[in-house]
Amino acid sequence: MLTMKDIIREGHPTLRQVAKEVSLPPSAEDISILKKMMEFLMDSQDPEIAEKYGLRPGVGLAAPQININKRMIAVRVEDQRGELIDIGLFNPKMISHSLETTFLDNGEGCLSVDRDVPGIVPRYARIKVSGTTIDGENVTLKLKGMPAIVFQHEIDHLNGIMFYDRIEQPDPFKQPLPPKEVV
Ligand SMILES: O=CN(O)C[C@@H](CC1CCCC1)C(=O)N1NCCC[C@H]1C(=O)Nc1ccccn1
Ligand code: NI
Repeated sequence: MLTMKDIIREGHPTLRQVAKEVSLPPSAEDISILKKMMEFLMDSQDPEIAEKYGLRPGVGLAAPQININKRMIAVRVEDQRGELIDIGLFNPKMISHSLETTFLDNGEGCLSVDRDVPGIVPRYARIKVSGTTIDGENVTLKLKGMPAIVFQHEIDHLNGIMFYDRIEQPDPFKQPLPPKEVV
């Protein structure tokens, strides 16, 4: 099973690289890696297992965080209806997004960042993401709310972007402007 020692931390060069496309259909090895990433999220969200193995609870994980420079992400998070989104994707791609932006009131953290970095991290409020599932199925997901934020955080990792790169300086709490009303 993956544990925190498998997760690289800021300063490791892999976190700043652009990850490579996974060749499809996915190899048995790539499928195994993505399954382990999904299992990590499940384990990290189980209080007993997380406690036993010292896991920080995660709702998303990108392959570069376990030092694998491939375009693979895992997400396990509830949407606003309380529905669990539990998915692994090869080659996820944001194919469209709203003008409207949103952000987590308490800011964002990262399993690869062992410090608090306060500030507003602007994200698109609604996005469409395409990708290939573990079963080799091509899917397109329409996302909003927390799932949309998590997918954007993970896809950023595939492009070497950390959440704090998006915090406005010098005013970390400057509210992003609302899009101009289309008249
Ligand atoms: O790239 C992936 N990562 O770095 C793991 C991150 C991904 C999330 C950070 C913000 C959006 C995606 C992660 O899950 N965390 N970051 C560190 C603190 C714990 C945890 C977290 O935010 N948990 C959470 C948040 C809301 C509701 C429930 N749980
Ligand atoms: Ni992260």
